[in-house]
Amino acid sequence: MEAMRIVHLGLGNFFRAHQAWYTSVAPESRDWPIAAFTGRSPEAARQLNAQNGRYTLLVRGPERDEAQIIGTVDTAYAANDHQAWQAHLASPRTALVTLTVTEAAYLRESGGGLAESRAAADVSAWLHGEPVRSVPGRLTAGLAERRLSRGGPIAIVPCDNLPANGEAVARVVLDFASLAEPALVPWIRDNVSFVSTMVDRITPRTTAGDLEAAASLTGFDDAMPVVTEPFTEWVLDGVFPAGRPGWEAGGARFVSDITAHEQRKLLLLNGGHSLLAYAGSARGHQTVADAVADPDCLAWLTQWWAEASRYVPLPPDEIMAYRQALLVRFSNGRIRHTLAQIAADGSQKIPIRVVPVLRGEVRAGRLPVGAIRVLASWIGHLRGAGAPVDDAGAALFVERAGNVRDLLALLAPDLATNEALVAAIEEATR
Ligand SMILES: NC(=O)c1ccc[n+]([C@@H]2O[C@H](COP(=O)([O-])OP(=O)(O)OC[C@H]3O[C@@H](n4cnc5c(N)ncnc54)[C@H](O)[C@@H]3O)[C@@H](O)[C@H]2O)c1
Ligand SMILES: O=P(O)(O)OC[C@@H](O)[C@@H](O)[C@H](O)[C@H](O)CO
Repeated sequence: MEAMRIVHLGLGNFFRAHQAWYTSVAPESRDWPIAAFTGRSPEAARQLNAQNGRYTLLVRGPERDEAQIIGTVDTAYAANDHQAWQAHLASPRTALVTLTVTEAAYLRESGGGLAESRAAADVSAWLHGEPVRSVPGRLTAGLAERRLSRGGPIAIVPCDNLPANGEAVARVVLDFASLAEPALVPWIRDNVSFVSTMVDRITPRTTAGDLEAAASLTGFDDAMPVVTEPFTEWVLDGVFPAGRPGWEAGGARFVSDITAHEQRKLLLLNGGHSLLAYAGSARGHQTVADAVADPDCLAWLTQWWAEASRYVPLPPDEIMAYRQALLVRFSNGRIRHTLAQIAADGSQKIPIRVVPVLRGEVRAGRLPVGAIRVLASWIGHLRGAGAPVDDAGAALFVERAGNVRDLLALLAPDLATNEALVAAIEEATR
């Protein structure tokens, strides 16, 4: 097995449009081959290896597509290739691990403790000498192997839409290790750098039409092209003890405080997306571009942005410029970003995209109409309106969706006793 410099977990579209692209434009990118593991199904690994790791990135502007062939993934592996995972994590050549495994893979309290119960089952698998499957379990197993082989320090770089995602992954890995192999904990503390990142590049699912568009531009009959928007952003906070590619060449920024970047993106972009996913799909819209073309949805988005902007610690003119640019990105009708895709896993997204604004406003003595509408639209979705519920962590929320107070007691117990808020959300669900 050839040595790699980067290991990725979660071989999906976003990784291929974002981290793999940044690596492809870095100087000496050939020195940074990637071993990419799927999160679950082996299919993406099989398809990508059949193309020697090469795939088409279709950068879709409002008027035309530009095709780039990306070749930074050296080898792809199926999720259950535990042996390859362990070998790559142990190798001293491996300098960093990137992750795109969805929000659900990190959160410990996920409306019923989904991630937590998965990790608990995994601790038991570990103690019985069986292969682990959860993200914390796989990372811990790889790090244990690295310690044994004296592979040296390493960076873990989560690229999912969570605030302080470096801290989130550190927490779940250290929790897992403290139950499965306590002797590993001090080694992790001394040798693993958990980098926090803000990632941004709207990357929808690929359609059959995209396959044709890619082939007609390149002549390469690609079974798995990725479509993405021209805009891209990556902000990172943390150290890379074993080095990293020069991602700055693609515009990545390295900062010492990521909070403002995260809040700007999570509340304005992702929070705006969630509003459109629930409120827009309930009005019969299919995509983000369709929803923002609806004057009512646009007015709701503007209202949400006005409230959410209070929690973005940046100068007002910068926030306004970001909002205007977002509207242009959302209106790109050639990107078919479906509301159903964004609506998925709301139980993991609403607590980080919407609840902080709701809570801040209520504490300031206000009843925020925009944030209330996002929450009410999600409740409507749980009751059956718009996009279907696709959320493994939502069972308890669906059960309680008929009663706003009960649902709030699960989502944000501190807010459930606020009579005026409960009444306003109830009213907004009608
Ligand atoms: N698509 C975007 O526009 C975008 C932009 C910014 C960030 N992201 C982040 O990237 C994530 C993936 O998005 P995508 O568009 O690549 O989706 P995708 O469906 O193409 O890929 C998702 C990947 O995550 C893996 N995965 C899912 N749940 C997992 C779990 N519990 N454990 C391990 N692996 C798991 C899947 O197997 C797959 O490899 C998002 O959830 C989000 O956090 C996406
Ligand atoms: O990818 P998710 O599931 O976390 O959320 C859906 C969208 O809000 C998200 O993918 C955005 O498109 C993305 O964060 C843009 O950078």
